[in-house]
Amino acid sequence: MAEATEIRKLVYLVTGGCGFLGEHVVRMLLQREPRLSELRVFDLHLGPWLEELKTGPVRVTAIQGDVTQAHEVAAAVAGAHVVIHTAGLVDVFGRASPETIYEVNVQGTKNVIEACVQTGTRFLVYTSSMEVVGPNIKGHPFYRGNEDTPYEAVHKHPYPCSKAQAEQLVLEANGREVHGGLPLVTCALRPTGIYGEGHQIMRDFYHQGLRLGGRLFRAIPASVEHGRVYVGNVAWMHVLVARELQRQAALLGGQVYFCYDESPYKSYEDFNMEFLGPCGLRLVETRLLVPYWLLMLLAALNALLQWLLRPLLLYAPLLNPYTLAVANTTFTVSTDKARRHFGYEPLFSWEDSRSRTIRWVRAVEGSAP
Ligand SMILES: NC(=O)c1ccc[n+]([C@@H]2O[C@H](COP(=O)([O-])OP(=O)(O)OC[C@H]3O[C@@H](n4cnc5c(N)ncnc54)[C@H](O)[C@@H]3O)[C@@H](O)[C@H]2O)c1
Ligand SMILES: CC(C)CCC[C@@H](C)[C@H]1CC[C@H]2[C@@H]3[C@H](O)C=C4C[C@@H](O)CC[C@]4(C)[C@H]3CC[C@]12C
Repeated sequence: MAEATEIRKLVYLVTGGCGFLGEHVVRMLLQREPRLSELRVFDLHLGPWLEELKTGPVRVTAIQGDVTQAHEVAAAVAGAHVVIHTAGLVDVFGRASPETIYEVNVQGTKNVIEACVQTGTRFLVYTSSMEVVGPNIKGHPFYRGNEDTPYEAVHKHPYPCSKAQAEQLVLEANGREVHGGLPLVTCALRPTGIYGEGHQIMRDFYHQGLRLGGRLFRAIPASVEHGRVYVGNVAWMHVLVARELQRQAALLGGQVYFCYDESPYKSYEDFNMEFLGPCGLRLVETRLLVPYWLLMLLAALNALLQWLLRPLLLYAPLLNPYTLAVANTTFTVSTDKARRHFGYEPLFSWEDSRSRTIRWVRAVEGSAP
């Protein structure tokens, strides 16, 4: 017992800790970080599930707050040893304005960095995204690329632009002197498309399939490959890199790492069918019926409708020119940098990730869309 209290001395803060990824990071920290004494969960919207975590040996502190408010962030960061900054506005559908996306993703990240500097917090892990690299607006494929693969990263959409700016801020902050005189140590993780329990877009596709009588219609050629990664492995990589950042600051500080695991490379739709298929949906081949030019036209029409209707209502369908371009561009990652630098191995095999996700989709069945 005395040993346990001696070991438990670290305070972690997870921003966005009630989001899809954030919840998995929070739960993973509680399971796999034995040195944790307090876990602060900071989010705009707190989940009721946090209550059940408050009975364990780690003090779980729920903080309702906004990353765009510097004083709220500073108050939450003060006294934390490590910050895992996953909070972000993930919007490629035009639900939020570009200004709001920048405010949350860029200004929010600036606030987190400044809070670390002011309060003396030394270790910062940032959840970036593959989108800081690509796919670019030219639709160039990124095939089995790694962190050093040259790629023309040209963005126009506010989400990837904001993630790229925020990532750069985090990496540039590495080495800055924090309150107390020691250097800040930062790194960024770049997940590809995350899937698993709690994945809203998977839930949307599932309900859409149910509404269409158990069918989904193929829109993208099966030859376009996407890299996807299981949320449990992304969470595990955050826990591990946060730990190793403290042990190997010189090696990990200022570095970026793609998040990867053993999930197979497949088209976005074929990959989703790995879970939706066993839940009773089937993918109907419609390539001859829906040619790509027609999809582009529909996507452009959706964008026009979104703009026209904006004063009256929010029209934000899944299909728009940006999501079509991303869905239609091969982007796959093949790297071992995280393994070499901090001994990362996926915690969940593909079979395990798949069956956990299927179990979750089955539980979603019947729940309201
Ligand atoms: N989902 C993916 O496929 C994916 C892939 C790569 C990277 N990412 C990154 O991972 C992170 C988490 O994404 P997610 O998919 O879990 O999204 P999510 O929307 O489920 O979670 C984001 C969380 O941040 C919180 N948040 C938003 N604005 C906030 C604010 N102003 N102040 C405080 N909290 C705020 C939200 O309430 C939410 O709980 C994001 O930074 C995202 O860019 C996600
Ligand atoms: C043509 C349409 C019918 C299909 C639409 C699918 C589309 C909504 C999907 C395809 C690819 C998805 C993105 C990809 O998995 C990676 C990321 C990175 C992450 O940081 C945020 C989410 C995002 C952009 C996914 C969003 C949904 C996309 C575009």
